Amino acid sequence: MTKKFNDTILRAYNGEKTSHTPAWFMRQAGRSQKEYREIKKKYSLFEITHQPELCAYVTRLPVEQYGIDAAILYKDIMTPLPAMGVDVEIKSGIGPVIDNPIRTVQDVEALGELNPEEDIDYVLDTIKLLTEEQLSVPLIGFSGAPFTLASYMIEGGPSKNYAKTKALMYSEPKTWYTLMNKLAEMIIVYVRAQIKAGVRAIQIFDSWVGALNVADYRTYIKPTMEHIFTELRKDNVPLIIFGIGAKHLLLEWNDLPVDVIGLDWRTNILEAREIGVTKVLQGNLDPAILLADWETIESRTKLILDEGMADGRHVFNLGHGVTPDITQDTLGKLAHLVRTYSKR
Ligand SMILES: Cc1c2[nH]c(c1CCC(=O)O)Cc1[nH]c(c(CCC(=O)O)c1C)Cc1[nH]c(c(CCC(=O)O)c1C)Cc1[nH]c(c(C)c1CCC(=O)O)C2
Repeated sequence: MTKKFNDTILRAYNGEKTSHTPAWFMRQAGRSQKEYREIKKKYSLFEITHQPELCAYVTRLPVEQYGIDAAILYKDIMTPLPAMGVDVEIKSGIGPVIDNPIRTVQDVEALGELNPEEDIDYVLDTIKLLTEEQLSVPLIGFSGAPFTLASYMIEGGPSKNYAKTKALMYSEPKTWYTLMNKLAEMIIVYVRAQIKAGVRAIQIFDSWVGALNVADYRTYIKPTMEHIFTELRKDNVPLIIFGIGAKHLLLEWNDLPVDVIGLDWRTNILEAREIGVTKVLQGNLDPAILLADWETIESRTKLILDEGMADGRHVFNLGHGVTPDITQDTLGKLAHLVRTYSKR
């Protein structure tokens, strides 16, 4: 490694004071980058992730281009599912599509286990390449959470209302809990393997769990999340939870043994504090603002940084992923603004 290792984000995740507000952007590696679009002309997402050198390049690129404080491993929340027997394909502009969705208790029982060293050795090789040789910032690993993964596995693809998922949950609770437990065990093994290979923080994406009300979250989801995070806590890396439209669940998340809560753009930082959230916060510029004029981007970003600095425990991010129409120029300027404006 040539450059000095920048561990600012790890210190911020641990609640320590830092010399600037560290930043990364969800979906920073992807179609907003012209280099990535070129690679995508030849290879699918799964084909890229199966080639550690190429996958490491895609992961590294936004860090080098924008000067941000963390890399997030390029892969998808669907990556571990084929090993469990799920036939998943990622269709451009649609998202994950699954040919054999779960319909019955037998389908749940037939799900296999993940053996990381065999099934996703290419992911572990990419992590080692990045963390042992290439990166001078921490690499963030991740997994989808049980509800969000189950929603794809049951619906067979993206969904607006999660009707089939909820139907299974409400009408066949035993099957539901079997599915949650199987996914929880997979996630624990999967995340541990990523940590062992070298990632320094973990984000658990429960993107769609905001579709549940608080009572159902407590009944059908929270015990599984408690189990996952209690186990992962033993591995001593910062744990982040994130979801969309989940303001009503923030206090439930705050109860979990996590270090950081990721906010989408609907809830601002001081509001989250007023509700009673005590964890380090990550977020939360609406990615759509990055399509507006620079003055708007600048003023909205400063507002978020001011709130974060007033509170003291904040990592800058977007409120959801970078969309393909956001330019690399804008992301570079945003990273520079965050770093210079938050310098203390
Ligand atoms: C729900 C979810 C998925 N995947 C993910 C989530 C949770 C985060 C969220 O709420 O968005 C997580 C994810 N997916 C991807 C990453 C890589 C790391 C990063 O840069 O953030 C991460 C962290 C790569 C990807 N995953 C996907 C792409 C686009 C693939 C392409 O380039 O065509 C990337 C870069 C595909 C994907 N995969 C998924 C969707 C909804 C899509 C988008 C479909 C589309 O817009 O084409 C499922």
